[in-house]
Amino acid sequence: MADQNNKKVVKVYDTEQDVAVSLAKYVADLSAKFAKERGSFTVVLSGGYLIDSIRKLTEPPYVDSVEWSKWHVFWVDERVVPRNHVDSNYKLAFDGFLSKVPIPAGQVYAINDALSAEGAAEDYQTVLKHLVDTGVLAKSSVTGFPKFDLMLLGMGPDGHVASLFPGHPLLEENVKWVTHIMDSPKPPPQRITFTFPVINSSAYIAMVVCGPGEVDAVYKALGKTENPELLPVQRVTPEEELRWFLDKVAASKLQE
Ligand SMILES: O=C1O[C@H](COP(=O)(O)O)[C@@H](O)[C@H](O)[C@H]1O
Repeated sequence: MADQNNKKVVKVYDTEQDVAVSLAKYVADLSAKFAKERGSFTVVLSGGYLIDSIRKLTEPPYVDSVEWSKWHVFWVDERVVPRNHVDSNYKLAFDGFLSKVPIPAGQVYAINDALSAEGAAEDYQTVLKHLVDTGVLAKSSVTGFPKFDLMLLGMGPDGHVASLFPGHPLLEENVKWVTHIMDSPKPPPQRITFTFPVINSSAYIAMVVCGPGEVDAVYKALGKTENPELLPVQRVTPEEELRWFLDKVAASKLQE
């Protein structure tokens, strides 16, 4: 399924393994494109099972062929916990991905875990502004917000993306690049998150959803239903392409 008007592509694969194979090729192709065009590739990671979904990048042929030295890695959201805490999105990414590929340590932009939620959000925004000023990170000519090359996002069963939850006032934040939340409905409660203007200024977004947990949310987001209120995931509209990677289980209600 492809929708040229809002640049949305929905791909449904037989198995989660097929999703992982296709996602690895998608990421590797974009890495090659941006490394050639811009000399760097800015990639934003999520928490959740997204990290497991990119496992094929840590295996041949990609582990040897991707230009890892061009990668600059960020997080769309982080929990306000120490980096070695079981709830840390950095730890999840380090254990499952970053420790297995040769990305230069100085190009991995973890959130400062010594600060309060508010301080960490401000600090991360300052880091991003510096990277825009130095040209590592592009700037959207449309919105003026930073333009990441690729965001790899997951979605929760309630349709949340990053730490932007249904009905929460942060959904309307349109000035800050990075903000904080003290009352996340999903624990832990204190987090920092990119705002929608930043998410939607990115060039490409891969939305990866597999398994039974999000069947209803996938149906609400992509099925022929009229929702009185948009799910957070339905507000995701990057500048070039939003590509959904679903397995048959996650897409099961769409195919009824
Ligand atoms: O809390 C979070 O949840 C979302 C979705 O997680 P998943 O386990 O359903 O994939 C995740 O994308 C986000 O980064 C994380 O902090």
